[in-house]
Amino acid sequence: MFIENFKVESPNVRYTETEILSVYNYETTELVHENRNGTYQWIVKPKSVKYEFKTDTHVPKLGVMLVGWGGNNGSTLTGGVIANREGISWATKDKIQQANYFGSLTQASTIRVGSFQGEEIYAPFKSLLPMVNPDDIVFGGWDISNMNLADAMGRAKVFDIDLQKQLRPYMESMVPLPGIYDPDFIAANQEERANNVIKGTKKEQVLQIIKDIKEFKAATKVDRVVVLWTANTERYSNLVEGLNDTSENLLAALDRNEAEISPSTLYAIACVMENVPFINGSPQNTFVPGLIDFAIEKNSLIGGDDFKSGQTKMKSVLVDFLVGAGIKPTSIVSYNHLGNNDGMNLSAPQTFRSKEISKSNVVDDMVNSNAILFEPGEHPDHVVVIKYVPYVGDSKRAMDEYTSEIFMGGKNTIVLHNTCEDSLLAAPIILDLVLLAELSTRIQFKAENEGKFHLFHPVATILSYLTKAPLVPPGTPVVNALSKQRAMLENILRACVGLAPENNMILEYK
Ligand SMILES: NC(=O)c1ccc[n+]([C@@H]2O[C@H](COP(=O)([O-])OP(=O)(O)OC[C@H]3O[C@@H](n4cnc5c(N)ncnc54)[C@H](O)[C@@H]3O)[C@@H](O)[C@H]2O)c1
Ligand SMILES: O=P([O-])([O-])O[C@@H]1[C@@H](O)[C@H](O)[C@@H](O)[C@H](O)[C@@H]1O
Repeated sequence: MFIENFKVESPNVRYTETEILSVYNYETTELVHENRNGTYQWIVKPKSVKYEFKTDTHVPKLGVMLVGWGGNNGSTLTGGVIANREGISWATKDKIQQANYFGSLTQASTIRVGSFQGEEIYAPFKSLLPMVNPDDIVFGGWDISNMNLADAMGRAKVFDIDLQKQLRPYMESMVPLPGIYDPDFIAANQEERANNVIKGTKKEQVLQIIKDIKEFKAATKVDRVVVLWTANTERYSNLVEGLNDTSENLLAALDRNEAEISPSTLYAIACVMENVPFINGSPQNTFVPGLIDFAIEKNSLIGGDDFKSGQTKMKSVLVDFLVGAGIKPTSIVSYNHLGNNDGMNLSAPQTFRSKEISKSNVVDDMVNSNAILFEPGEHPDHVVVIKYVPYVGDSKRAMDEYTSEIFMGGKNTIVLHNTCEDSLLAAPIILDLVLLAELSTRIQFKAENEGKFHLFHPVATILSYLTKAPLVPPGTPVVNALSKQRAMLENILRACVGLAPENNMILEYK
């Protein structure tokens, strides 16, 4: 059964006019490796740590500034939100289609809240805590192409024509602000669209981005702004000691107009200076060590990298299933072709390399979790291929082959074919990223041994379900298994309203 919302009644939860306060016993373990009677033993000690959560329930008017606003993802998300807000429906060759937010975890998935009279009860994921209604988001942003959003939507060729016709009046007045363009970081084939760029030194470009954010906030009267990069994939920045290894060196390098500071890092510097959350939806290493250092110093949220939207999302499910079932993946070949501008930009070796890295590392945590299957350092063969085929446009065709070893030397080969409009997968992911990033800035918590409440660590691992290569604080484990990432996110939000983690035991019926 489905319920629209619920309220928790517990001695551990208090709702005030402005906050939800909860007390939560975090059940974890402590391990020791001790010499017991001459033999070293691993001892696992269950441990309970009392936490207190405090969530500000005032939902702000949210402004989202997209870097790459005029791209396929940016125009698709903007149009999709307008269509939902205005209740637009349109004719397709099959039926009259209603706008929806399918593919968004926060808007279209549910959580189990318990059983009632023998029936499982589910509620919307977004009913856990007060979140921004995506219909209310005010969009803005930058693009190195000056095309207005209505024409950009036409260029993207993602939406049905009847929908595009209805959206055009809302979008033709939306024109991206000039962006920071550096041809050294993206494919040369992008040059022809770069007619809307910020001139000047890198420092002057950063100051312009800061000015843009301030002016957007004043003009739209939003309470909060989140900036998200959905611009082209850049090549990796070289990590240079003395240039981008610390925040001090990075800012000094900025003053020196150092060439090796990428546009994405410049936008990120501007956001950290303004204490505006910055999320990287692409695979490049925007967050060089100096930028991470700077964000931590300023306690300014950064998150990424690379939306986990299709082929990789499937991989983080399938490999988790195989390894979790004691089956040994030995060869993973992921091929896809697509014909949108993203694909054209990725046809350059240096930008493809950024994507190859993020699409390849996604199995590491699962492989490393099972030493019964894998020897130390042993990994499946893993190949990623991306080809640019203009004719197919945004309709990415992904083909995967997974070969595994099974019982008694047997072999199993799974082949997948996945065709989808890449932007229709990515747009709801972008929505969840900005909604959850905003929500996370309204949550404070403290453990029993901490004196005062604090925010989450500025490196937002809470967003990892939505990214191929989750950015984590130094020394923190990277989790890619999709089920674990979703459970982590749901259970943290459940803790904020004093609900135990969903453990799926359903002992009542055992
Ligand atoms: N399923 C998906 O679509 C998906 C999944 C994961 C990651 N991504 C990443 O998202 C990004 C966007 O994908 P897309 O399909 O919208 O690509 P796109 O090429 O259609 O859009 C990118 C936009 O960014 C603009 N741009 C490039 N450099 C810029 C800069 N420095 N400043 C401002 N604007 C700039 C371009 O003009 C373009 O309009 C890509 O990096 C892609 O790899 C996409
Ligand atoms: O998210 P996913 O489907 O694994 O990966 C996708 C790639 O297959 C595609 O080639 C690329 O253009 C997209 O940006 C996205 O990264």
